[in-house]
Amino acid sequence: MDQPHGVTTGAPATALLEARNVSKRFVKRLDMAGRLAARMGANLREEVVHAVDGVSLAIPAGEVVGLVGESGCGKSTFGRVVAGIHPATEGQVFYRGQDVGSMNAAERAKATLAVQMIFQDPFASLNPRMRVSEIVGEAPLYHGLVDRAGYNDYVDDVLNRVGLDPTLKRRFPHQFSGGQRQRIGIARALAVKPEFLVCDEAIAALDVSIQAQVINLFMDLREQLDLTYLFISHDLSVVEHISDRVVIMYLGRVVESAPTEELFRKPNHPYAQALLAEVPRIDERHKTFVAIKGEIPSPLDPPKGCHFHPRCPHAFDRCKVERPVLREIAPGRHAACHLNDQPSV
Ligand SMILES: Nc1ncnc2c1ncn2[C@@H]1O[C@H](COP(=O)(O)OP(=O)(O)OP(=O)(O)O)[C@@H](O)[C@H]1O
Repeated sequence: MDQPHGVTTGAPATALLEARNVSKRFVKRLDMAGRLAARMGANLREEVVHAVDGVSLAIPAGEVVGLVGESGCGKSTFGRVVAGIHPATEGQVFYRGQDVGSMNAAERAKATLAVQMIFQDPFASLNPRMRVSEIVGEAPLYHGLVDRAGYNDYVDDVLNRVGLDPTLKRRFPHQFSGGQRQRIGIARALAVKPEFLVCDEAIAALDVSIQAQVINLFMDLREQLDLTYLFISHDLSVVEHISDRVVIMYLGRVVESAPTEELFRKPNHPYAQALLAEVPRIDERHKTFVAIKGEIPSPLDPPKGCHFHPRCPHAFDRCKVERPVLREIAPGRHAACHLNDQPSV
């Protein structure tokens, strides 16, 4: 396994969920025609996508961590690894201090239920042939959280909690609006009594007016059920509004992690500065990323040294060859930038 790429952001000792030096690579295998062509001498090889590269992050119970970065930087992949959907290629995920990889089957089943994921497109993630009552009640019934006798009341309770009328539970997903479908997705996740929700662009597909309602629902549920969140979003105003801490990723790596207020006031990493400085302030309701100079390099062949150096206005020789490790730059703040070692900074 690689050496850790800097300290863990957050407080591992009290973490509900901790990723330790997690990497995820996808191998793009050659199809039949590619394999044949390669055998006949064509210069074709399997390609490796470095989606997540040595991320360490500890999230204590009750915290809301916003995870941001441009498209393709590995946010969803990281979320899927911590939610147990993708296995990590390297590194470990700890749940309540226990390595999920070394848990026995019963412990792992418990940890898997405790960490649930909410997806961007509720329609795609809901089985169109199942009624809402089955979508919500199937998993708790299977896992013994409720018996047949209590099933109906259980489903009604969960639907009430997310603001859906239980009398509609015999309907199918297509009979609901987008916002209602996302509430069904949230109900399905809540039905197995999770402690941790990974929300992956969970409001991005909704109308702006509905987004506010769903964000309020997430925050109410946090209070009522003591939930902890990893909130992946492109929308910086939402992240600023709901997160206690923001983690910024660039090409598979964490470049900065800081309490929200401090980060938005004074971002440290040049990538964070570029991302936040150009946030349009006119429409405060909907800040989103604007293009940063230069192309995002390919995760198939990321640049050496600091991944951001080809786009960084401050890059110097060291940045081209040496990976900056993530280290504490102030209490509770971490950044991975060689500039922080320069005397002038
Ligand atoms: N199953 C997969 N197989 C191959 N490559 C993948 C797979 N899933 C993700 N990737 C690649 O991994 C990289 C990171 O993707 P990921 O979806 O995690 O990024 P993201 O930051 O969530 O982007 P977005 O905001 O667009 O969803 C991308 O280059 C993507 O193409």
